[in-house]
Order: sequence, then C-alpha cells, then structure tokens
Amino acid sequence: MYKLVLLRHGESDWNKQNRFTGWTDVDLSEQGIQEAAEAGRLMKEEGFVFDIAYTSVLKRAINTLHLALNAMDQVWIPVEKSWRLNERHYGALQGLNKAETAEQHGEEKVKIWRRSYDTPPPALETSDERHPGHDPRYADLSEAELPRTECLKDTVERFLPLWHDTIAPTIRSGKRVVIAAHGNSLRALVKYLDNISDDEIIGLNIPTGSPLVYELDADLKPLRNYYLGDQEAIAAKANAVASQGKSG
Ligand SMILES: O=C(O)[C@@H](CO)OP(=O)(O)O
Repeated sequence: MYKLVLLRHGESDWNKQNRFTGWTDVDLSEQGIQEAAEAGRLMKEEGFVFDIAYTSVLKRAINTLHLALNAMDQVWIPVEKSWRLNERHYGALQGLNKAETAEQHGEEKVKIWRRSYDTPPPALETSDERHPGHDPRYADLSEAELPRTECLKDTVERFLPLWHDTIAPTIRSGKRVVIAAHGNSLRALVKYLDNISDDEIIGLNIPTGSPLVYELDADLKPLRNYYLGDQEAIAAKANAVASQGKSG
C-alpha cells in the first residue's frame, strides 16, 4: 500500500479578497502562512516522512510546501516544480471579485464558470498582460500549451502527463510523495484517482492548508482517503470555498 499526500496551499491574499486567481502569482496571507505550518505539524504528528515533493510554479503552493516541510524538519527533500500543477487558468476572470461577478452575471453563471467540468470562463486576449506568454517562467511552453482560459477538463488533460510520466512511476518505485498544489489542479487529480463523474465533481471543494491522505493499492487505485485535522473545521472550510461564488 502506498500513501500519497495532497496539500492545497494555505489561504492566499486573493482568497482573502475573494478574487479569481488562476495563474496570478499571489502570495499567502498571514492566515495562509499559519495554515501551511499547521499542516506540517499535523503531518509530523502522524509520522509522515517524504522522499520527494511536487508543486506548481506559483509561490502560494511553493511557499506552503516549504512552510509545511519546515515544520516537519524535511526541507532538504527534492522538490520538483511543474506548470502542470498550476491552478486552473481563470481566463479573463483573473483579478475580479467573485461576489461582484456573481452580482453582475448571476450566481448560476459563476457556478458554471467555477465548477462545471467543460465550460471554460471567458478567454484572455493574447495581447493581455495577464496572458502567460508574457511570463518568462512559461518560455518553454508551446503556443498550444499556453492557456488563455481553462475548464477543469483542460486542467485534467494538462496535469495527467505529469502524473503518468513522473509522479505515478515515482510512487510505484516506493518513494513517499507529497503534492502541494491548488484547489482545481487537486480537483483534477482527485477526479482522476477516484473516477468521479463530470456531474459529481461540481460538488467537490478542497479546503486550504488541509493535508488529504490517499492510500493507494499496487495499481495506484485508491483504497481510502481522509483529511488530517479537525474534521468539522475542514468541512466548514470546504463549504466556505463553495460559497465564495455567491453574490454579497
Ligand atoms: O480563484 C481561483 O483560482 C480558485 C482557487 O482559489 O478559485 P475557485 O475556488 O473559485 O475555483
């Protein structure tokens, strides 16, 4: 049996301000910093030890991973960063307030943009300064790989090559893996692992800074999963994520 730990970053400044974030590289809030360290303390308490970590190229996930590993005294382990673990690209919604967007376009529309499997938010123009083609960290990506917007289906498709080519073989080799990533890139992984239907995935929300443990069989099929920490507080946090798209 393998154990894989998934960790969504702690609260970011834009989570706090309730803004669509996507590939915008915002940092952790004070609360997010504390959540990340607390996640590390919980993992340490439960005896987790890792051989390698994977994260995105966005600092809210990178810094969460570092703070959590620091609390476990394991900052020395190799960390592999990949754009394939980035948050889902939120297109032209990036930067907008979620509640204001719901007031303007209706809660139903915002729910579709946030949670439907295959309807992407409005796309960015290539000339828009928020387009990832202007960011040096994505210089090696092809034109086709650079998103102007993404639905969850697009995120699943760009994440899975990293899973199949890199992360899954590493787990099978016996290495103990932690993945620090984002609400929607982790929803993409959970959808794949648990074979969740396109309709059911709409209702799944992942709370910030809460380690999610997957126990996997020899074929990497999930046997069970559970969050570390106070289960009521975790459920309340997941509900709060769901409510972010409600008008004020
Ligand atoms: O804004 C975002 O990038 C994500 C995660 O914070 O938000 P949502 O939960 O609305 O998909």
